[in-house]
Amino acid sequence: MAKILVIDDNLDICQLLKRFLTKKGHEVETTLSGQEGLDKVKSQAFDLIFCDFKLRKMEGRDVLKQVKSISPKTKVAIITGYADVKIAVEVIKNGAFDYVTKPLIPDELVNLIDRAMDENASVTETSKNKSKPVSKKKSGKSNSRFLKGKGPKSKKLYKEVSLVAPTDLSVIIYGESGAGKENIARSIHTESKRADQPFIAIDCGALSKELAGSELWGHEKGAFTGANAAKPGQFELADGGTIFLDEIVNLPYDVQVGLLRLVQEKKLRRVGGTVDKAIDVRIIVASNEDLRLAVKEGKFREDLYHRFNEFSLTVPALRERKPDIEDFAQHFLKLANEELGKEVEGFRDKVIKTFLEYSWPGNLREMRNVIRRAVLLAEGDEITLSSLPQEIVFAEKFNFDRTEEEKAEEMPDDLKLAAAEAEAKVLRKVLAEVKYNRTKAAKKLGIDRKTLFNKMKEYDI
Ligand SMILES: Nc1ncnc2c1ncn2[C@@H]1O[C@H](COP(=O)(O)OP(=O)(O)OP(=O)(O)O)[C@@H](O)[C@H]1O
Repeated sequence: MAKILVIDDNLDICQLLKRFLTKKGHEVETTLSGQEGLDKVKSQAFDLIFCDFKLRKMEGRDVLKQVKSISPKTKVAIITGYADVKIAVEVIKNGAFDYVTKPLIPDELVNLIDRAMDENASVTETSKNKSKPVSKKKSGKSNSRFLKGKGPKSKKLYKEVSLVAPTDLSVIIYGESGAGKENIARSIHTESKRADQPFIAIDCGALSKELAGSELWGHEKGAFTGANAAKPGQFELADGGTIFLDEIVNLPYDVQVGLLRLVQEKKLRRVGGTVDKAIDVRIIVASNEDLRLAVKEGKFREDLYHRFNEFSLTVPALRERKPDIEDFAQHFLKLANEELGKEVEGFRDKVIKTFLEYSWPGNLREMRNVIRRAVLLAEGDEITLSSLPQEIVFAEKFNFDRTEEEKAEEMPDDLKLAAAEAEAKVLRKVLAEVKYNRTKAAKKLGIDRKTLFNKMKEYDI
């Protein structure tokens, strides 16, 4: 059972979620306002918060930020509209556990809660098992959830991983949000001689300035108000193993000073402590911006940058791994079938073509979510374009990066083909506007339902 808070200024959504989640055995509180939600987080411990991105007085991104500083362990899932994928990517970068798109799908919510609770349990497990080696079997199983890819960029990436893994070098992993940086850090750990020791991942964006020191170095009893007992920090828990610091640029500047000391002297002192403790931890950091620029802009310490920059690698964006896109899609389809107990067999050709053309700003995470959702919505054996989000199907409309010349180059020379593409585009647009209600779409398009049906079949919509 999870303790869940729903923050949404739409009373219907609050009531609906409360009824549904309570029936599923969870303890649920709801509130219409971001501020009231934050007050609740200060007084109660929630496992998970569902928060609408577009609240009237306070945006979901601000609620997220504050929740992360009040209660870093509470997971936040942002509720967005379909076209808000860029926002979804941004909130994930800022520490959201995941996002769900409207209209909300019950199975998707249940699945998200299960994943959040699993993750909470496994974090506690990793910390608790500090003295016990992480079982090899466990690493093997989790690896089957990951695919390496066969394309040249993927091969280069894994070659770099196997080169650096056996060494004790610090590594900077660059890459866009959701590209798989944490997974690469884990691979480096599992291929290293530290594989039997803990791997601890920390999202630096989720650490508040006040709590970061105690979270990382631990504290002694009475170190500050509320420190009722001594507590080891994440570095102590990772002793002998690897620590992964995600979004390192977000680490508060004064915590960077403590980190430099730890890296130089291999010692740490708990907050409020009087003795130093020797620590042996390999550090892997990740960033989706160039750390040299962050140094120039004064956001990141230069000495720390040089310490970490013993080796760096870049996880390519999904759009740069075109030869692997179909394999990743099949892989996520298999995982989604397993998770949701479905038996969707494959994708219509046009779906793969659309995947190849789409820019995937949220990378592998976005693809995993898109396919999970499509599997949930699929009525037949195959995933069709109609179960994909609009921003993917209408990639062109949502693609603000391509120039007019680039778009013109892709225009067909054949007149019939051009007319067909234009027709398909209008059909998709109108269908999306009426949420795929065929009667309404036919009326809007000025054709009868049968013609619409035939055209949808013709264009694989
Ligand atoms: N090699 C892979 N094979 C299959 N799925 C993957 C792989 N790498 C990552 N994923 C999926 O993509 C999701 C995001 O991966 P990960 O957390 O490693 O990305 P990230 O770059 O660290 O993200 P962020 O920038 O948000 O921290 C994972 O939850 C996982 O489901």
